[in-house]
Amino acid sequence: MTLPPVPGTGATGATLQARRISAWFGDHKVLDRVSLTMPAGRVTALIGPSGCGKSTFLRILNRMHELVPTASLAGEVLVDGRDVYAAGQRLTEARRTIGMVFQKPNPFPAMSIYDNVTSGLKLTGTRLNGDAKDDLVEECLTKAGLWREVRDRLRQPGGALSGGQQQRLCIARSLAVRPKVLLMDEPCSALDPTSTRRIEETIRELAHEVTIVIVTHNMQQAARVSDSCAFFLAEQNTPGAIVEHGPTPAMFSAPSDPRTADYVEGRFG
Ligand SMILES: Nc1ncnc2c1ncn2[C@@H]1O[C@H](COP(=O)(O)OP(=O)(O)OP(=O)(O)O)[C@@H](O)[C@H]1O
Repeated sequence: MTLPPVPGTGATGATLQARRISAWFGDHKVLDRVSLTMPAGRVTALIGPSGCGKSTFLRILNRMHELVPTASLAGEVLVDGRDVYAAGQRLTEARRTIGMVFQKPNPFPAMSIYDNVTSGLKLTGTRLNGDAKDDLVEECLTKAGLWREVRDRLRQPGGALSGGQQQRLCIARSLAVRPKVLLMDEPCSALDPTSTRRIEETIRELAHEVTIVIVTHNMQQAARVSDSCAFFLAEQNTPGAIVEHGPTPAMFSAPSDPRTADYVEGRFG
């Protein structure tokens, strides 16, 4: 499926392609030949019942799966055509290009808001002088929708913010290393409805410049924030696979597979 470019936005970000991804923990196969294209400058939602492999798939996209000692995988992940698992591709480069925001906000609690935002720069070997750093902090906090709330207390600890603010701080921290793709694993599940709305607005705003892939159990959220959806299912102890994917409105109003209809209408999962 090829979506047209987002009109008038100068959308950037990279196209992410997963090709025939299979995954195992030990000898337990949890994903079977999953292929999915996540178009540049768009939001793709991964939906499906618990345990069907959505988080595993997401973690494979930026090479976090390999952190689990028993984990293995097959297949390819291409960012604008380049395989992040190719020999010679550096792990740090994959993680810089493909950032991740987790379910539970995880800022460095004792570190200042300012230093939280710039904390990834060292890892990427980026050196900035004071003014450039200040500009970057303002830019990233603005994009994450947090600047106005924290501009007067940048030296206070990140841990002093509310949960929703901490999550937006984590988004700002991810943006500071200029990723092309941002992966989000249930980023609102620990947040109240107001903070959830705020993060959803941020996701829509960011989609103009980074490609976003979000795992969510909240069907209303998938409908609100995503351009396209992929429905994962692991039936009767078989590995997870994609049943159907396509533009979000069609997935919700006229899915082609009855299992998708049952899931999005809340009949199981
Ligand atoms: N670290 C691990 N070690 C062993 N098995 C794992 C590990 N992480 C996940 N699994 C297994 O892999 C399968 C897929 O899990 P995964 O977390 O990817 O599913 P999910 O769809 O994201 O679930 P949820 O929606 O509940 O987060 C499950 O059977 C799970 O038990």
